[in-house]
Amino acid sequence: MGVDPYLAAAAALCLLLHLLLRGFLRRSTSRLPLPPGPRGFPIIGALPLVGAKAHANLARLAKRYGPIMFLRLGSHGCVVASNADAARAFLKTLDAQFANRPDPLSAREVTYQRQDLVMADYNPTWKLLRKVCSLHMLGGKAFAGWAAVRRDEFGRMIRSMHGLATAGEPVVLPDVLVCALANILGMVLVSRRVFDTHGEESNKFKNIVLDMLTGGAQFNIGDFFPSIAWMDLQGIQAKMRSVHVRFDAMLTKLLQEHEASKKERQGRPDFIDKLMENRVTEDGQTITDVHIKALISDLFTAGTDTSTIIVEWAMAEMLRNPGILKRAQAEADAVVGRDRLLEESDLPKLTYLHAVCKEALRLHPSTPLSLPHFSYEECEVDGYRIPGNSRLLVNIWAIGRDPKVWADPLVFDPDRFVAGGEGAKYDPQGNDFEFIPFGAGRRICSGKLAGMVFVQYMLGALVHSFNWRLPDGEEEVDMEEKHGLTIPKAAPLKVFLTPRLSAAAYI
Ligand code: HEM
Repeated sequence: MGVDPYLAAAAALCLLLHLLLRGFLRRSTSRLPLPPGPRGFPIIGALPLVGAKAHANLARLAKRYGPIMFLRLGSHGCVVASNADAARAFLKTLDAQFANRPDPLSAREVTYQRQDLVMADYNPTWKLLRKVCSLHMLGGKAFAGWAAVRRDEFGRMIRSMHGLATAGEPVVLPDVLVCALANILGMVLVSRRVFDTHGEESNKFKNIVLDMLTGGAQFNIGDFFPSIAWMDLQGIQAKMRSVHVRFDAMLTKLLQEHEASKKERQGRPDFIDKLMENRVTEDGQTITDVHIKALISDLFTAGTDTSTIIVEWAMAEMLRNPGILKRAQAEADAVVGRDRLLEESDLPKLTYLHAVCKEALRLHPSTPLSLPHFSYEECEVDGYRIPGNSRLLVNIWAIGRDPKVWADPLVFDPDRFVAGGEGAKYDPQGNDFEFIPFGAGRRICSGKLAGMVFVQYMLGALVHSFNWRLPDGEEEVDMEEKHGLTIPKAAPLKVFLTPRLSAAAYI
């Protein structure tokens, strides 16, 4: 059959127009200037200006160069958004274009060559994993299905803290929180409490997850200078490789045991059972063993540290401001009484607690620079040219401290989120760019619903169940941040507790 000459001519014309238009658009953006930013140094660029305290240093630079800044970090171009309008421009207007992630060498192995959800590019694998997570675990309906696991594990946490309180021993808050959260995730993912059963196996698991959390948060020179990455100057890549090998072996064993114990869970499938049963999706994609391992690894790392950090900071702030603690306790007493533990179903009535949690998310967001985004294509933002292959950092920390939005931004004041306060109209779910602790756009945190409930439930149960005091001799709470991808307190919060409920409530 011959080709219709008119059709061929029309197709050729379309192609020509397309090429001309593309060339024109490219030329028109290439004439635009780059956003302002520090020139930096030869080869290393602005890396020394950014340093370890990156969120704070970038916020300082933004005061000089503006809310959209461009920096060269080693051999990478990086654009930084530091206020609500800039965040909106990238995460709303150019959301799809910047929905990719960079490919840092140090993360390749632990993410199974980016076949995971957190570090995957915006591609069919990412869509698939995001969808199954929402359907079987993190979406509203699925999340409601594991309320009993949360109740059981947070109850255990309070009882174990009660044991320490009555023995007069201190509690290292982030340790107990991470344990409870990891066990909840273990139960939901593979029907196993993975952290504090004191067995050798559990300790191994705990150490590996903690190594992943600390290793993943480190600054790796090789990620900024791919040509010398092979030297692995700080040994971070080797460390992450070793963590990966240990974690992978453990996951392989965990999944084998999970398969062998399938019959015991009949009628009560966990997340992994559901993925195994639905490996081939409607559009013909397949969920592989590697996807499953990568997802488990993602969920343990993204789902434990983040909520823990918020609760730890909220508690630290309340120890400095006893009036806020007392008000949250009085609210909990009025709603719950003193004869039982606080439950998840109480949360909608605890409006002041909700305001305290939002204030902690504003002032101490767990991932101050969110996770890095990436665009392969060149584009235009606000009259500036953003070159192709640029990273995007959104300074959530600076946005939460913008004095144009927040009155006395450095003061911890939950009342700003109570009716009449300047924050009352802002919701953290990604629509209000003045307050985006979970990010925004297509890459917004998949666990934002879970994160919000974890934070409110843990903090509510803690303030309701105990009175809090610092160890003798410590007058002030140390508010120093530890720097990395996440910002926990530099000195983990260590406290002494006194029970405040009737004895029966702790049984
Ligand atoms: C208060 C707690 C939490 C905070 C503040 C938080 C914050 C964030 C932020 C800022 C991002 C990056 C968004 C972006 O790239 O623009 C993110 C991503 C993510 N978070 Fe969370 N998170 C929390 C809890 C959780 C929980 C409980 C889970 C799961 C159990 C979770 C799973 C994830 C995943 C899978 C991603 C990657 C999403 C993607 O790349 O598409 N997070 N989170």
